Amino acid sequence: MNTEANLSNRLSGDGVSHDHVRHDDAVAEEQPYISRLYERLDLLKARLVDRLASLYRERGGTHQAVWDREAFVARDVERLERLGSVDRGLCFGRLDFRDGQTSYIGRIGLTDDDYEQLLIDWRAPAAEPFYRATAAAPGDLVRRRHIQTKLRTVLAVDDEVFDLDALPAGGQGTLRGEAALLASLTAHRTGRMSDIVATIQAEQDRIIRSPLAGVLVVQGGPGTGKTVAALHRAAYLLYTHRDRLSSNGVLVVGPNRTFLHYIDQVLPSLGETGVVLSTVGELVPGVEAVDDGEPDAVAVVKGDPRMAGVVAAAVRDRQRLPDGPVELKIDGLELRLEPAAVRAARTRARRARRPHNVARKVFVRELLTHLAREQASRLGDSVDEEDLAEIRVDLAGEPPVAALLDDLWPALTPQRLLADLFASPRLLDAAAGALTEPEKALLLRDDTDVWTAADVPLLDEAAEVLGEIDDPDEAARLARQREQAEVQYARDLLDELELDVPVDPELVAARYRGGETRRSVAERAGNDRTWSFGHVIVDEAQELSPMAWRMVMRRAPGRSMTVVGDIAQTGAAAGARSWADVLEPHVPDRWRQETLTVNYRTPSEVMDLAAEVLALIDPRLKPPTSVRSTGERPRAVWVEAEELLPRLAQLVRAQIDAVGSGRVAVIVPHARLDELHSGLAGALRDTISRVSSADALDAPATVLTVGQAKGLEFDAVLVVEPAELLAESARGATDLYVAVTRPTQRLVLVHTAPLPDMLAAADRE
Ligand SMILES: Nc1ncnc2c1ncn2[C@@H]1O[C@H](COP(=O)(O)OP(=O)(O)OP(=O)(O)O)[C@@H](O)[C@H]1O
Repeated sequence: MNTEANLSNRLSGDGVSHDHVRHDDAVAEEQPYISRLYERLDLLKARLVDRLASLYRERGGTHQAVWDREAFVARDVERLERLGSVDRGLCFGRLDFRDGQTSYIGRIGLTDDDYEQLLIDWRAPAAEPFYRATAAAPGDLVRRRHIQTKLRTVLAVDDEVFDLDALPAGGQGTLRGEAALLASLTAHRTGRMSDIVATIQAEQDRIIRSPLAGVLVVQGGPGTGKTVAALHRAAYLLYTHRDRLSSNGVLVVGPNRTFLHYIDQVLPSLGETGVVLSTVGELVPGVEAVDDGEPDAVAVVKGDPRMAGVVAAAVRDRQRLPDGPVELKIDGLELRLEPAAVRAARTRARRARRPHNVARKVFVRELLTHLAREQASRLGDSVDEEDLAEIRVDLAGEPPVAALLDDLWPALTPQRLLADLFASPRLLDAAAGALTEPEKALLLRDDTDVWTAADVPLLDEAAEVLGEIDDPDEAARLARQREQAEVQYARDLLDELELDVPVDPELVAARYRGGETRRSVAERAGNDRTWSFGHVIVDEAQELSPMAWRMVMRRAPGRSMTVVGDIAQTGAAAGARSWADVLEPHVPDRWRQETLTVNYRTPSEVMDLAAEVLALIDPRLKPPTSVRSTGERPRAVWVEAEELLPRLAQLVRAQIDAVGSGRVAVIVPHARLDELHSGLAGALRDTISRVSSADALDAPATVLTVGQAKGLEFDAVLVVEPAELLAESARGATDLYVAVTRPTQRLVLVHTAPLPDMLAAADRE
C-alpha cells in the first residue's frame, strides 16, 4: 500500500463523504487575509514596543505609581514575548459554516481595533470543530481548510468538504487530503520537536482538552504523540485556566536533559514560556545528580517505597540519648546531665510534631532550661523566667554545650543525613530495619557528596522530614543571591527588548526590589523545592520509581496531573509495571486513562518488526497502527566482530548521506558506548556526536544508549548488537522495543552475534 493510501485509510476510515478538492485559486484567495493578519501582528508588536519605551522613560512618582508601572511593564513584556513567538504558521486553518460565516484558526487570537475577531486561538472552544468535526458529525461545518504557509506566504490549501451543496459556486476544486499532516510526518527531523497545532488529530484533541482536575493517564505505544499531545495540553490548560495556573505554574518532568532540550521549543512556539522543564534528578534545587549508570540493583533499593520509612527512621536515629551521664565543665563549675533529662527534652520536642530542624528549637530550649536550672541550683541562686532566659543564652554560647546539642539533636541538611547514613553500617542497621542485609549492603558507599538520580527522591524525602535549618547567615546569603538575580534579570530583559533608550539595569532592578512577584513564576518555582505547581505533566512516566512518585506528588498537592507513558517501554529496573500500581497509593479512584492508538512516527514496515518484539514483552499488548508506510523494510547487516567499527562507520556514513539534512541515531549497548563513540568519531569526525555533549542533537548523527534515546526520534536508526542490548536490559525486551521504534524512515540492525529470533523478519545482508 502506498503512503498516501495508507494515510488516508488510517485517518479517514469512517467512510467520510467529504470530497478532497484542489484549486490553485484558493491559494491566491487566502493570501490577502493572511497578509492582513501579519500586518495586525506587526502593528500590535510595534505598539507594545512604543509603550514599553515610554514606560521605561518615566521615573519617580508615588510608590503606587511605580508599582503600577512595573505591573504594566511585566504584562507588556509577556505579551511581546507571546506575539514574537507565533510568527511561523500564525494562521493554519479556516472553518466555513452553513450560515455563510467563516472563521480563521491560528496560534493566538487576534482582534481588530473594533474588537472584530480576526483570528481564533486554537485552544478556544470556537476552534474545536477544526480538530473534531467528522463527516458523521460535521455540526454546522461545511468545509474545513488547512492552510500551509512558509514565512508569510500561503503555499497550499487542503480542504475537507462536508457539504458540497452548501458551498458557494466555484468553491469545489480538487484537493488532496491530510496534506499538511503528511508533509509534517515525512519531513526530515531537525533534532528538535515541532508543534503539531495545525494537524492535531481527534483522539489527541480529546486528551488536550480534557478537564484540568484529577490525574489523566495517557497510555500509548511508541510514536502515538503522547509527548506532543501532553505539551499541547499544557498550552491549552494555561490558556483556559490562566487565572489559576499563571500564578502556580506548570511543571513538565522528562527523563533526561537531552529529551528536555529536544522538546523545549514546543511550548514557546505556542506562545507559552512560563513552564518549568525538569528531570527527576533536578527536582531538588541545589543538587546536581550525575548520570553515572548506577547499578540497577542499587537504584531498585533506593526507589523502593520502604525507603520512606528508612529516611524517617534515620532522622529519628539522629535524635540521640547519651549512653550515660554527661559531665560538662562551664566556668569552672561541673554540671551533670542525666540521660533522663535528655529523654524528657527529646519527648517534648518530638511531641511538637514538627520537622527535625524546626523541632530542634524545642529540644534546645528544653535542654538549656534544664542546664540553667541545674547551674543556678548548684550556685544556690533562685531564678525567675527572665534570669533563665539570660542563662540559656550564655549557656548556648559555651562550646561544650553547643557541641553536646549538635551531638544529641544536630541541625541536618538532607545531604548530610544521607551521606552519613550511606557511609555507616551502624546507622544503616539502626534505620533500615525494613531492608534485608543484602539490600543494606547495596546502599553502603564512601562518604561523598556525589548524588545520582535515584538519590534525589531520597534527598527530597529527607528535606520533608528535616525541614529548613533556621540559620541567619544562610538567610542573608539567599537575600544577596536574590538581589544579584534581580539585576541579572533586569539586564536580560533590557537586552531582549532592544529598546533604543538608555536604561540602567541597576535602576530597573532597584525598582523591582522587594518585589519578589516580579520574577517570573517559572523562575521562582524552579528554585523552590516546596513550590506547589498548578499542574504537573510527567513524561516517560513509566520510568519513575515509587520514591520518585512520592517526590513528584509533593509538587502537585492539588493532584492535577497528566501522566504520559507506555508500560511496554519501561526500561528502569525500579519503573512501573502498571498504572494502577503507580497511582492507587496516591490518588485512589481519582485517575482516568486515555489511550492513543495511531503511530505517527514509525512506518508500518518497521512497526511490523517491532510488533514481534512487543509480543515477547506481553503477547496481550497491541502495537499502535502506523499511519504511513515507506516501502523500505528493516535490514539486518551481519559483520565480522573485528570488522564492526569500519563497517559501522560505512553504514552510518551511508545513512547520513541518505537522510540529507535529517538526523541519524546509532543506538549501542551501554557497555560499548565509549568504545563505539570514539571509534566512530575518529572515522566520521564532526558529523558524529554523543548525547552527553550540549549540541548532541544538532550533529547529523548521534551515538547513544537506549536510555538516552527514550522519547527521541531520528530519520534513520542503526541498532548495534541487538542481542547484547537484550542481554544487558533490566526489563527483557523493552529496551529493544524502544530502540527499534525510534526511526521515522529507516531501521538497520548491525550485528556480529546471531540476531535474536524476534528480529528474524528483517531483510538479511
Ligand atoms: N497530529 C500530529 N500531527 C503531526 N505530527 C504528529 C502528530 N501527532 C504526533 N506527531 C508526530 O509524531 C512523532 C511522535 O510523537 P511523540 O514523540 O509525541 O510520541 P510518543 O507517543 O511520545 O512516543 P514515544 O513513546 O516513543 O516517546 C513526533 O514527531 C510528533 O511530532
